[in-house]
Amino acid sequence: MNSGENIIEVSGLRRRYGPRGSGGFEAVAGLDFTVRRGELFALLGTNGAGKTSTVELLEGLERPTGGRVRVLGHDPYRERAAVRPRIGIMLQEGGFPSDLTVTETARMWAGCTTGARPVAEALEAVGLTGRAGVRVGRLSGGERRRLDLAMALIGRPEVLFLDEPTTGLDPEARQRTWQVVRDLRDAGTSVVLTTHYLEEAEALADRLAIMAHGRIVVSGTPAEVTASRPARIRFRLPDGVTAAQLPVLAPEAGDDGRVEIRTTGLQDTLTGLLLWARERGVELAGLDARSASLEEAFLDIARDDAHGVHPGARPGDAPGTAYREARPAEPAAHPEPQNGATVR
Ligand SMILES: Nc1ncnc2c1ncn2[C@@H]1O[C@H](COP(=O)(O)OP(=O)(O)OP(=O)(O)O)[C@@H](O)[C@H]1O
Repeated sequence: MNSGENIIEVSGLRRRYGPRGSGGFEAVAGLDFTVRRGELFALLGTNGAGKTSTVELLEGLERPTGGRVRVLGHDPYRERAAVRPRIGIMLQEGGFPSDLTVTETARMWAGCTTGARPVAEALEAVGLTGRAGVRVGRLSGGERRRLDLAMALIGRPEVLFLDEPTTGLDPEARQRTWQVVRDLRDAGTSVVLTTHYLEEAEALADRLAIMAHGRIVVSGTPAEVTASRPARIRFRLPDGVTAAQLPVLAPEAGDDGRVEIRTTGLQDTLTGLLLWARERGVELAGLDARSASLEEAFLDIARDDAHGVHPGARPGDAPGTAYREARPAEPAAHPEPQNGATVR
């Protein structure tokens, strides 16, 4: 369910640690995004990109040093009393007392919450019914994560913040958590998720943003974000053909004769190659063509970031440009996306 109503609005958001001026450090350096009702928005980025700092601003735990954030129409820092009862927060470490049982913890938490779900329902949702009488200190790491989630959703939040919710979970528990999150989203809860698991973002996110150095580098639906990155075509050069003779820009073949072409116009580049091969009567052995995965898009951005390259568009790049795989000292080649993704 996604009603189109903006539940979170962020513009020019900044968070600086330390003193103003050159001595401080700007962890959030001017963000703009919105999250709609019933939408799951994932914030991705390498360690230190600024995800947690951003989420803390949305949760009202910190005051922005610049820009504006509204959650459910309120300033979450100044109007915390209005916002807090309507949001659920799952931090990286829940920190519940270890000597209380799961049920006691849930009862205590429900007692501080207006309109709380029944404790049994919250525990059932995360698969902890069978562990209800166990002390928190005796839970496994994954079970504690599930308790954290149960406590975040017990107040029937309109907005749920999930900070790496499936870290330490086994595959079955992860799938269960994903289903809980999907069900909440489908019932109209807006979810802001930070995760290092790209398959998690791909499986859950309606829209996502990849951050680097406090800025959003690319945002859009998972499909838009992956389509904003070059696709790859791989094959072995036919005997007697050099890479320079191909109808598209291609790097030198490796020792095994394999070439890899990167292109933002997969269909056109592939069509050109196939027509060329047919006209010449040669086979492109081992031909494999695929769009970038979210992981490749992420790694591409992280690589550019590590080399200090601004990952935005390079003026003059045309759609369909085929890129060489190795791009040593040269600035990164990312053309304007031909889809809804926003690349900055
Ligand atoms: N209280 C603080 N004082 C000074 N610097 C801080 C503080 N909190 C965070 N930082 C710095 O701000 C940057 C962003 O940190 P943040 O925790 O927001 O990143 P993140 O994307 O959530 O990283 P991770 O994926 O590792 O959790 C980091 O360089 C971090 O060292």
